Amino acid sequence: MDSEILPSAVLTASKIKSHDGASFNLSFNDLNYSVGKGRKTKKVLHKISGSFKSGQLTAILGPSGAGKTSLMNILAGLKKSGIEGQVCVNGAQREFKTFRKESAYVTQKDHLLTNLTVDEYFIAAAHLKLGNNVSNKEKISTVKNILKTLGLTSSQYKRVSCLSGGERKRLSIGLELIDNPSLLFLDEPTSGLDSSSSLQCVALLREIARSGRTVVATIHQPSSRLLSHFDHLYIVASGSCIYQGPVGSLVSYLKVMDLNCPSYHNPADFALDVASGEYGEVLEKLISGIENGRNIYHDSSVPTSSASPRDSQDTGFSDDDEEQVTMLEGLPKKSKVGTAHRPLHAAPFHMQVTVLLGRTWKTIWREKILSAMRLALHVVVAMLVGLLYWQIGDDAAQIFNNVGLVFFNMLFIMAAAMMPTVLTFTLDMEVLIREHLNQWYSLKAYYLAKTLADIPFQIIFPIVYLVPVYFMTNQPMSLERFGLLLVIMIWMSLLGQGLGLFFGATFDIQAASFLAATSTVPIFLLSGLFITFNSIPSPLRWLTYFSFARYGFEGSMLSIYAYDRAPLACSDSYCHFRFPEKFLEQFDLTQSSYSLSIVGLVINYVVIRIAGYLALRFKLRHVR
Ligand SMILES: Nc1ncnc2c1ncn2[C@@H]1O[C@H](COP(=O)(O)OP(=O)(O)OP(=O)(O)O)[C@@H](O)[C@H]1O
Repeated sequence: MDSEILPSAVLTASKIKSHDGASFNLSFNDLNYSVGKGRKTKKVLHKISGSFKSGQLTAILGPSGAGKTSLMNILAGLKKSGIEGQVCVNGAQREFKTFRKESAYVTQKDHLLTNLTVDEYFIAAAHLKLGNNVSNKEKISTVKNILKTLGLTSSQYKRVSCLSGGERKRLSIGLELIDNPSLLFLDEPTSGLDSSSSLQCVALLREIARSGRTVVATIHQPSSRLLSHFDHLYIVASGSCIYQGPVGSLVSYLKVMDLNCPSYHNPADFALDVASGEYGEVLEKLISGIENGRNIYHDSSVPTSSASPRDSQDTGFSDDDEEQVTMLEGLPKKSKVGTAHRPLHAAPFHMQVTVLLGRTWKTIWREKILSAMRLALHVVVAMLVGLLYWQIGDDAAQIFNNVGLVFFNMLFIMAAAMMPTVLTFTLDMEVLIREHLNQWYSLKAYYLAKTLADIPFQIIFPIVYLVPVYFMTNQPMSLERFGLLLVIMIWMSLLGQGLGLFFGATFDIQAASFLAATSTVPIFLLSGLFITFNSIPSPLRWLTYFSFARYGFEGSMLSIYAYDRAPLACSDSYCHFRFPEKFLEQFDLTQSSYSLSIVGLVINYVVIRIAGYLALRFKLRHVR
């Protein structure tokens, strides 16, 4: 048999066509990877080695749980702990920061903002990923080229929600091509796609590889036609490598190992069956045959598909694909500035915030149903409350009902701001993870943009609610008092949104909704309505300083009843609390100060915002 097993290093060092002079040949030696601690430690990868060349499309194949994703995440630099062994670029130890700047990761699920159009997405990504060093004209031309290359020109004005699965996948890939990464990692790029879209996607990846990039994808049960588009195949079984080499040499290698792939059988399926142990205890033999990835098998009687970047292997694709190849030349060129000296994020901080703010506003504006529902909710509840508490505000006989109203206002405004944020942030979180991992922007810029984008809504909704309620319930007709109460409502709304973001960032959607709804109840218990400050046992009084509801309640009560308000009318024969000052005494509020209430609310807001930021930072680190 005319075949040979080459040490990985030989091929790593071999001459390959570079893209803009910067090719990244990736190799890894004796990689061990363990998860868990102590007795629960599980070894996922066992001294595995391998070599992936630039200019080639590599498939990592293996049964479920074999360690494909773990291996790819380690190679992509997303996992850093529990790893032993070496990952090298062009034969030298990988320099982490440079590597991250040069690589892009396309996640399995296409988490995208569905309300943006394709071109809006690309333009925002171009601003974020190319920064100020590239002119707007160049950015537009880059985007046009990528759109054309990916066959998305006809869909450029479509919203992401209207794209097919294949188009979404191409969009996800295209967005990462904007800053011209040298390495592209894809987690199961064909999952969820039909066979034709899968073929198109893999053909595109191959052409991307041909333009001088290192492209590595994990793949699940590929058809033989799909597999033929890959140049290099790396098969993992139980955390070890059982085959590495050209796709076409797989059958020959298995034959050498006394495993005959039946005629007309998909070699990938056969290899997966072997890897799953369906052909007996052959894994040890296969692992040592390929030296756990140290070697690359090559049957020289089988032509390789990677001989030339333009080789015309029969891919079963139409002439359109040939055009794809040509258009790939239009992909952005590398910046003359060395990668090592480039900042992690191409765009300056203010530009990141501006672009993210614009993008967030667009998506909120287009969430017409959610925005309309939120508006309608405030109007409907305001009308209901106005009718229920009709004209009671100046009646001392109804004064306790009016306090109930003051309390309800706070509760409603806070919950109405919190719950939509809890629910919508789960999707936002996935988008954030994907984009942040690919260094589109810093977390600080994202968080600031997110905070700023919501502020108009946290002002408008309290106004929409409070104006009718205030007049219908006949609160004191003073613009000053109305203003003071409105400011408290706005702060409650901002706090609600901050809490929603904290819970959404920290927990999954079920836990976040449950905890958001229940954990705020004790905070309201300490508001001062259910138990006054002086009645709380002294060792527990400090708890009220952490209750923003206390500051909200105090501020609201002072807005309505303090500052020498005239005695109230009395619709009964006797009203005990005609004098507002006396009523404030009942709630231990005579010594309270409106300004201190605002300070308390602001401090709570800042603490919650910082907690939300830290929770997000922790989560992003945890994802890696
Ligand atoms: N963080 C973790 N904690 C516990 N176990 C883990 C962790 N990460 C990976 N594993 C385990 O390591 C093994 C390999 O996981 P990995 O996701 O890499 O497999 P895979 O080949 O990509 O599987 P699939 O094709 O099903 O996605 C699995 O048994 C998995 O349960």
